[in-house]
Amino acid sequence: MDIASVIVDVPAKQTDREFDYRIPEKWNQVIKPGMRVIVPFGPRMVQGFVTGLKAKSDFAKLRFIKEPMDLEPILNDELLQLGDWLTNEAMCFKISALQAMLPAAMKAKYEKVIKVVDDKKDQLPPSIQNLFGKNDSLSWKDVIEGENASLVQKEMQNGNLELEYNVKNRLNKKTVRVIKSLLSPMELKEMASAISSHAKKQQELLHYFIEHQEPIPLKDLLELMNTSSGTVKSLVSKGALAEMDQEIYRDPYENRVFEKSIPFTLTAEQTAALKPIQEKIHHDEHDVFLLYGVTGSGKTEVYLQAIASVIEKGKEAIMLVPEISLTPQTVKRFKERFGEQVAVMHSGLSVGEKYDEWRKIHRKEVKVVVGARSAVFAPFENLGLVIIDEEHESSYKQEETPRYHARDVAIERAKSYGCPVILGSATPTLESFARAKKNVYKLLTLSQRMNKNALPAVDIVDMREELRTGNRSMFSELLFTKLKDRLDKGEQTVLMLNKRGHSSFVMCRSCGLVINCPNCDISLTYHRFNDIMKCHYCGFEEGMPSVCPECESEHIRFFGTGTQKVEEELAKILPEARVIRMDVDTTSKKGSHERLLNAFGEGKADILLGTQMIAKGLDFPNITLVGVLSADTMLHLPDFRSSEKTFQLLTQVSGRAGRHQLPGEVVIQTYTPEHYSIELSALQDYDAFYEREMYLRRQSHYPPYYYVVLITVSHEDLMKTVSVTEKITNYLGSRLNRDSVVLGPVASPISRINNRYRYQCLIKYKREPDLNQHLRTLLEHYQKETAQNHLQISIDLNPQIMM
Ligand SMILES: Nc1ncnc2c1ncn2[C@@H]1O[C@H](COP(=O)(O)OP(=O)(O)OP(=O)(O)O)[C@@H](O)[C@H]1O
Ligand SMILES: [Zn+2]
Ligand SMILES: [Zn+2]
Repeated sequence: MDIASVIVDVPAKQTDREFDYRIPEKWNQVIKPGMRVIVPFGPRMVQGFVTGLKAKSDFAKLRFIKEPMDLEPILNDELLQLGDWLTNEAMCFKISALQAMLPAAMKAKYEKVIKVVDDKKDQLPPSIQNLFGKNDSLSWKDVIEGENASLVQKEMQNGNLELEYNVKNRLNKKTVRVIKSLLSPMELKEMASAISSHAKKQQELLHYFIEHQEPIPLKDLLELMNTSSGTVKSLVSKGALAEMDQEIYRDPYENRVFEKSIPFTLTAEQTAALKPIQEKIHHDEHDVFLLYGVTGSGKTEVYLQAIASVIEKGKEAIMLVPEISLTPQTVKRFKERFGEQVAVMHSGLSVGEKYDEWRKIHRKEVKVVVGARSAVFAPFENLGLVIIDEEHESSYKQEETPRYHARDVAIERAKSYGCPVILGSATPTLESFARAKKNVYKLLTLSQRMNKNALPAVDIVDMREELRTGNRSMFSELLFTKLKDRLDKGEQTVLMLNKRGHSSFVMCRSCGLVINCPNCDISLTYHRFNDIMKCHYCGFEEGMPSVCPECESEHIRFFGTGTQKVEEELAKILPEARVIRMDVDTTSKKGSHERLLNAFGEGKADILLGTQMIAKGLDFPNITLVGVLSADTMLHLPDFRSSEKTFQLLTQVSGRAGRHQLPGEVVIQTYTPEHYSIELSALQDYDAFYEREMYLRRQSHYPPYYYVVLITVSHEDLMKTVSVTEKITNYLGSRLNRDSVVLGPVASPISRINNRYRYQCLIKYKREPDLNQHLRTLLEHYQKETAQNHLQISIDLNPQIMM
């Protein structure tokens, strides 16, 4: 078995298969499937994943693996198989699927270097020889930026120098210098009596190690013994002690003490929900549960106790939480229950911290991982449960290659381990709820809030009416009165500004011009903080103009209600209120999210003002009022899920009020109070919403009745974009079933990004067993053009975002 099948890190059609390499003898016993290796590929060195070993190859001449990058497999057999499944499911290259399962720190970095061709050194001009000095390679970057670039180039043409690619392992394990004793206490004693009693410090050190056998960080030792490194060195040279580097973890929660929490006695509803889950855990059986529980009904406690059963069985659990509700408060609840057994993975961690958390899982030092989407790939080998909280969140779908949905990955993994999956939500997706109704998923219901209080009372305010009665402020009379009332009572308010869909744009009041990005068909967003306008799609930015570029009028301003603007207005109408603002601007610094929430939790502010990020997971007893400033901004997005998303968001944010003793109230301001998603969210009537929305979906052939695929074509040339999209539409139209729908070509909702035009084709179908094959054929057909990046074709199976 000295031949390895390797998937190389070259994401392209031609290389999307296994290549055979010979294993050098010295690594014959070392290299195993699931390890990364460095292999020669064409003229360069690339990273690859060993997927299997074999004794024979169909190819006569094989190249050798250069070296292993790992000493033990980083992907277990199950994950390797999952890679095959993912490749197919997300229609991506195998290498992209494998890499998606690993933390960013493990992605290879390639470095171009220049080397002297064997024994050609003498042929090089002296200036170049000097450049090399004692090194046998030069960094390509240094050379092309230096003065000798053309000289080097000439020698490359002469065949005296060559270009090579090195794979750099980016892993930076953090280490600390430690001192340990090499001798037994007996031997140390002997040595102590042998050395001069005048060497007092050395004596003390020896005595320390007679008492303590475990290694101690050098720094701590010097401090403790009040001695110098010289003393330590002399004992090292005598062979009594050794210096070494010990690996340590960067622990983002290192300075935090978590008080142990004990499980609550469950309510009858909670017990009834937990029981069938525990049965599956107990019998090692796969099943999918939909835990449908209103906000504040104690879903998290059910998760915690299910996880406890899994740990008791000696198995492991994955707990997925959407990125924006992966708040310190959430993490705390798991750390308090399971302490050191919990690893946490979310985007707020540095690359190094994420890698360290990943290693804790890989080395089986933890039993539970709490994390955002990618934690579904946690390298556990004895998985006993996967939980997806807020299963309706669209962030569970990755919007770049590989375009996977964490729910599908979770179910796939759970099947191979024979363990249950819990999907939890107060507002499940229509897809999941429909499956639960058909008993594909087992429905578990928590219908009551923990405090037995009614859900908060909701008032809908028609903002058109407000305008008619002369109120031009962004706060309705009702919301203002209630805000003032809470302020007087010393209770807290959450104010949400639903920003998705529109933001502050710059418009000329004289001619109506809206300033757009020069590269994209989308308006620039005004950032008051540094007085600039920014494009959120391509990053373009420019200063705010003082006159209109079109008509030179001075009446050019920004419009829309950004959180900053709301904050200013609050300061005017309620100057005594203390406000904490949470949005991308105030939370971009590491740890700021947590600091703001803590401050609010400690009562340091009366109002928490923010975007979507405050809608979820908050559980503070003193919040008795929730205000939604603009409920409908999402309703008008060109997306068949816009009603569903509006309903979910309004229900979630309303659920923040009155979760403990004090009753809660909600005020929703809207320009379309008659829309069913707003009316029904005010009544907190998920079932009615479900019926209504299902009816519409059936009418318009959308999920869950039909599956949807979105193909987006982009190119710098408009005609080309349209014609390719048209060909694709025709091709599929002629091959798919008659009851499938192929729509297109139409311009994408954002019809140009970064100077590339965008057109789309939408497929709706019920059953198309050969669809993936047709799509692959299409991609192959355009493969030459897409490889050069002139043409981009993205295929999104079950898209969550229709832009
Ligand atoms: N069995 C129980 N006995 C007493 N208190 C409980 C029990 N279960 C949960 N709680 C408490 O009730 C509150 C609400 O529970 P929890 O946060 O788990 O609800 P949830 O359904 O996960 O909420 P949401 O989805 O709205 O975030 C919490 O403060 C929790 O500590
Ligand atoms: Zn103008
Ligand atoms: Zn742009």
